[in-house]
Amino acid sequence: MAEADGLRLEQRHGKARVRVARVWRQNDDGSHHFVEWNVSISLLSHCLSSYHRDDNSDIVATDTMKNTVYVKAKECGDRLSVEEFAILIGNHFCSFYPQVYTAIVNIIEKPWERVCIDGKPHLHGFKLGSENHTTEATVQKSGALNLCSGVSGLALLKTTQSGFERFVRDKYTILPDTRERMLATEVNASWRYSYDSVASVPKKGLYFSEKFMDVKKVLMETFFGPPETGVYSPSVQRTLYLMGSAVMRRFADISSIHLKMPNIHFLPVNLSTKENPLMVKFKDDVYLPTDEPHGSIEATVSRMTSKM
Ligand SMILES: O=c1[nH]c(=O)c2[nH]c(=O)[nH]c2[nH]1
Repeated sequence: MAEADGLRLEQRHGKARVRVARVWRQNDDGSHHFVEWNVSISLLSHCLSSYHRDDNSDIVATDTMKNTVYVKAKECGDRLSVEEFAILIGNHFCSFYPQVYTAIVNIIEKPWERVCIDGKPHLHGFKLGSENHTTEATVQKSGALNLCSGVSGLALLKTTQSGFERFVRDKYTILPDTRERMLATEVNASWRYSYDSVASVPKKGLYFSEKFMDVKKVLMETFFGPPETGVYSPSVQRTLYLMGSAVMRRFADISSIHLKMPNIHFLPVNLSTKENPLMVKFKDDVYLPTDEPHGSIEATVSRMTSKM
C-alpha cells in the first residue's frame, strides 16, 4: 500500500487467461502425455511511479508475463503437475525481478483423458472429460507459499437415498417433508495444502496430480456411499460436511477445504386436466430438470489445531 496526494493506492497487474498446451513424448514406450492449461498471473510489485507519474520503468509488461509461460512450458522437459508449474512460474517472477514481491498464479487444467480403444490405452489419443483441475499458488519473494488446489464442475447425481425433513415450517412454506428425492449438485471444491514454503513442497514428480485424483475419489465415495446400498443424505448440508471432513481425515497435508454445492432441483411432474386428473401422476419417476433457481450451499471445513 502506498500513499500520495493524500490518497491510498493498492495495486497489482498481470496477464489473464494465457492458454498453453504441452506434450511430453516418452521415448521408451512411444506414449505421449498431454496437458492444456489456462494460466492467469497477478504480480504485486513496486511500480508506483507508473501510477503516480508517467514512468513505466518498473513495470514488468504483461506481454512479457505471457511469453514467460511459453518459455517455462518449453523448459519443463519432465512432466509436472499443474501445481508445480504454478509454483515454478510464481517463483520465477519473485526471484527474477527485484521489484516483484508477490506472485499469484491461477491455472485451470482441462480434463483431457487418455482414450481406450478395444480396451487398450491409446498412446496419443485423448478425450475431454467434464471437471476441471484448478490451482492457485501465491509465492512471496521470501519463498513463503500458499498453495490451493481444486476441482470445478464436478456434476454428481443420485436418484434416491436423499431426503429433506423437519426444517423450519411457517406460513411461507410449501415444500413437503420427504425421504425420497433426487440429489444433484455440481461440486466446486478448493482445498489448501499445508506446505508453507516453496522449499517444503514434496519433490516427488506428479505428487499433486495423484493427490487431486485421491481427493476427488474421497469426495465422490462419500457423496454416493457403497455401490450396492448407497448412503442416505438428510440434507446437502450434511453430505457436504461429511465430504469435507472425510478429506480432512484422510489427508494430513490438507489444512482446509471449501465446498460449494448447489442443490440442483429435479421437480416432480404432475399433469392433470378436468377430464384426466391423472394424466401424469408423479411416482418418483418423471422429473422436470432445472438449473435455476437452485439452492446454494457452501462451507469451509478446517482443522482446529495446526500441526506446528
Ligand atoms: O438439502 C437441502 N438443504 C436445504 O437447505 C434446502 N432447502 C430446500 O428448499 N431444500 C433443501 N434441501
